[in-house]
Amino acid sequence: MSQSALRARNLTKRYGSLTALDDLTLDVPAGEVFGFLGPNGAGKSTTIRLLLGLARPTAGQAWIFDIEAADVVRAHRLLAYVPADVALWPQLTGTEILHLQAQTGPGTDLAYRAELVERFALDPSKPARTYSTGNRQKVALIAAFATRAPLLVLDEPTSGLDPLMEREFRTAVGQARDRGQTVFLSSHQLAEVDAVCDRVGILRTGRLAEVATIDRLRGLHRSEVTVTYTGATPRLSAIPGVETVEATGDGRLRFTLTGAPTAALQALAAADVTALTVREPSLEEIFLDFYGTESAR
Ligand SMILES: Nc1ncnc2c1ncn2[C@@H]1O[C@H](COP(=O)(O)OP(=O)(O)OP(=O)(O)O)[C@@H](O)[C@H]1O
Repeated sequence: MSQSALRARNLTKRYGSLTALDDLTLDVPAGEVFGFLGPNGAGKSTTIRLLLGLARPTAGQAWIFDIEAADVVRAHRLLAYVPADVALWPQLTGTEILHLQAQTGPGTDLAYRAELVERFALDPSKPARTYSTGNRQKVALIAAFATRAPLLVLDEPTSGLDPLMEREFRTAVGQARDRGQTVFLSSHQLAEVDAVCDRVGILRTGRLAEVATIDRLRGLHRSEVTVTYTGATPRLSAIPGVETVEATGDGRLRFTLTGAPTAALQALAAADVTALTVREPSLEEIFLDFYGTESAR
């Protein structure tokens, strides 16, 4: 069994009568890029603070590799963390901050860091007080990606980045994975999670609703199939996984399909099908399926 980079057992956090995180049990194996998805207020930042030992759980426990999260000094030698709201020393320049962070962190690849400064188009000569939200985020991300920490924990890492920089971010996550680093990132951006993660956990009002690979998540949900045919109408109503069959015009019908398509394909093979399209649900639609239209809290 592979080692867990992050482990939570029955992790719970209450603020008064509000349960911000409810009984989270989760394993993120070393080397995985894990996306932690949920709308505002779902409890993502709370979870990260507990995993990093920055807040005390009401119940349960967490580990970074084999070190208890509460043992902050030892656990933090194994990780680099980028918070959702990056605060920097205002008087120091980007270069000075990167230098400081490299000295306090678990070891930095200086050549790669210089490459990241170029790729993220950061001007490191300016004092941090002049940096926009996005530039502050870039400094923190460059510092994190350039470390050789085996675990990177990134809280809403691209919220301040423009699309070009998001692309660089995705490349950097891929390179971290290639080096064997584990990445745990929280997001409410579906496209980001879709593009970079191996697995995703969906958090809803403090509870883990689902953990799955991106492919499985799509597989759990309905595809929309449109069929064009000549001759007799394909008989689909009793086929497992087929729902809401509707005729959409002369010789055309549409239905939704859940699970394996074998039975539906066999039924269609018996008809004279001239065209077939299958539309997979977007991650957005899958997400909405989980949350419905109600707000997070
Ligand atoms: N220190 C605190 N005291 C009281 N309530 C808190 C505290 N921190 C968080 N909460 C509450 O816990 C819930 C979860 O908040 P959290 O910040 O973890 O959500 P999130 O998923 O990270 O949201 P966002 O995407 O907006 O950052 C929210 O209802 C929030 O108001």
